[in-house]
This record gives sequence, structure tokens and C-alpha cells, in this order.
Amino acid sequence: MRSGQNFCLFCLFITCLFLGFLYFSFTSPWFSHVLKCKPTVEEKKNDYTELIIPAGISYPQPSLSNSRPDIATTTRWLAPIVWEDSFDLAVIDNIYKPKNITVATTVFAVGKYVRFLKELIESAEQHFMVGYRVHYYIFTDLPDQVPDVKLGEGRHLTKIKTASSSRWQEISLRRMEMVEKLIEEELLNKADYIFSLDVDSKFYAHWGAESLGDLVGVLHAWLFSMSRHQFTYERRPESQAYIPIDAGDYYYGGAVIGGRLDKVLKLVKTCRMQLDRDRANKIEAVWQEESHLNKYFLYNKPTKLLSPEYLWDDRKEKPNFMKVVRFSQVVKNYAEIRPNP
Ligand SMILES: CC(=O)N[C@H]1[C@@H](OP(=O)(O)OP(=O)(O)OC[C@H]2O[C@@H](n3ccc(=O)[nH]c3=O)[C@H](O)[C@@H]2O)O[C@H](CO)[C@H](O)[C@@H]1O
Ligand SMILES: [Mn+2]
Repeated sequence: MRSGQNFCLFCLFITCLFLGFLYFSFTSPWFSHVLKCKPTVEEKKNDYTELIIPAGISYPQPSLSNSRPDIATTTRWLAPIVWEDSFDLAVIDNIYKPKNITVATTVFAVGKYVRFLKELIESAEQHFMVGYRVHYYIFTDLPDQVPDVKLGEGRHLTKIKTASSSRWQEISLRRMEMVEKLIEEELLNKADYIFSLDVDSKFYAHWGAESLGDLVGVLHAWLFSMSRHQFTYERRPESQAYIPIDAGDYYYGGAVIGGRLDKVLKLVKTCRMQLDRDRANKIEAVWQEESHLNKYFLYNKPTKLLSPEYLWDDRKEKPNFMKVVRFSQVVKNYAEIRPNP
């Protein structure tokens, strides 16, 4: 009798122990970390800031002179401007590959713009972040027309059904709030970096980990060598995107926005709020969300700038300083493809 009772008590004890273990494994970050061997958020943060390179990697000694004397490779706030020959890809890959990062990549293909997806994704598979985990998020009103492109290892594609609009301006500027929602609801624990890309584009050459940074902007090909008063910033003080005529560093293209998730979240949230204010005041900035992006970057400087190699235009002739075109806007018939003029 007594031994039966003891046995029952023992079983109860074991059950409690098991349930307790289950509870802690679900709720305690320490437990889940130990069990799944996953880095905690804090450890991931350190992982980002530290540029650790394994011992035994040999590469050429860095030069003491500027490898690109023909063009500026840093900003006045000492952020790098990425040009061909301004980086050693072997060094960069040896630092970033062991971090095992995932790059979320958002692309909007609404209405007739779905036709650009095939070439964009096929060329991305050849050139974009090859050797890294990439997850494409395709926002479209026509999910059935998203082409079936064979993706490499570690690369995924998710379609997200999106509403269309009768105005192309609306489709373009709504990207800010959609990316905001995606990061908040989906990506914070799934990806490390994000790039938002225009769909009417194609990769022509390598685009890799040299492009990664906390907050990344791209220099617009057409406005690259102009003076600031010629930049097509929003000039009406009534708009939240207003930039005075004597201010501005560069003109950034809206077709490429990138960086760490938390930094890009702050950017898209701020721009979305400024777009909402403009809407309430019945004003639309001259270049929609691109104008708000330029305002944001004026006061929140990007930590890395991509040269126009990373956002060229197929219609544009290449000057001498352009040693390579990596990503470029394809030629399109605006009148035929957009829902409105
Ligand atoms: C090279 C560059 O920096 N381009 C920017 C520029 O003109 P773009 O002429 O490049 O604008 P665009 O017509 O390519 O529209 C921007 C993007 O919105 C999406 N879209 C647009 C219309 C449509 O019917 N369906 C659709 O899916 C698509 O992803 C497209 O790539 O200014 C726009 C805002 O005015 C955006 O900031 C673009 O990024
Ligand atoms: Mn475009």
C-alpha cells in the first residue's frame, strides 16, 4: 500500500518536472537558446557589429592610397560609397558568410508590372547575394502570373496578395506602409537585412555583401553629377518632404532601400507617417515616396551609400567612372504600362 503511494508521488513529481521543463523551454530565452543552439537577439547584435574574419585567410595588403582617385569613395560623414575596386570581396565574404545571414528582398509587381518579374528574379539568381540566404517577398495583385523561376539553394519566394490602384503614384508610395507591415508582422525574427527593389530592373553583374550596412541608400544615376539646387527634391514648404534649396547631400533613388531590419523599419515608418500627413493636407510630394526618402536621408544619414553601379538606367550612356553596371532600370513604355499618366 505504502509503496503504491510512493510510486504515485514519484510519478506526480516526474510529471511536474516534465511540465516545468516544457514551460521553461517555451518561455525562457535561455532555455530555448540552449536547446536550439540559436543566438539570442543580444548575441546577434554583437555578431553584426563585430567584423570577425577567420584566421588563415590570405589576401593582398590594403593600399595606403585611394584605389579610386577618380571618384569620391566616402561621404563627409565618413560613410563608404561603394564603387568597383573600392573593396576586397574575399575579405568581405570571409567576414559575412560565417554570420549565416538572411536577406529579405521586397519587390512590388502590380498590374502590368508583373511582366518585369521574370527577368528580375532570373538575373537576381545569377548575381544578387549569391551564396547568401535570400527570401523574396513579391507583392502583387496577380499572384497567378508570378513566374516559376528555379531558385538556388537557401533561396525562397513568398507571394503576398496586394490591392491594385488606378494611380501608379499610389502603388509606388504605398510600398512604404506595406514594407513597414511586413517587417513588423513577419520579418523581425526571420531576416537580418532587407532590400526593397523596383521591379522594372535587371541585374547585370555581381551585387553582394559589400552592399550590406545599417542603413543603405543608392545614388540616383540621372542626378548623380548635378548640384544640389538642381536636385528634384520637394520644394513646397507645405509638404513634409520639403528640402530648402541650399540643403542636401545627394539625390537618392527610390528604387533601392536597404539595411538592417530595425533601421529600415524606422525609415519606412517615418516616411509612411509623413506621407499620411501630406495626404491629410491634400498634397503629394513631387516624386512621391522618393521625395520623403530624400528628406529622411538628409537628417538620418545612411551609413553606406551604393554608387550608381547599383542603380543604373539602360537608357543612359556609361561615363568612364562607371566600370560596371550591376543593377539597372530596363527601358519601358510608360504610357503603355502605367494605369494612368
Ligand atoms: C530609378 C528610381 O529611383 N525610380 C523611382 C522613380 O520612378 P520610376 O519611373 O522608376 O517608377 P516606377 O514606374 O518604376 O514605379 C516604382 C515601382 O512601383 C511598382 N509599380 C508601379 C506602378 C505600377 O503600375 N505597378 C507597380 O508595381 C513597381 O515595383 C515599380 O518598380 O520614382 C518613383 C516614385 O515616383 C519611385 O521612387 C521609383 O523607385
Ligand atoms: Mn522603376
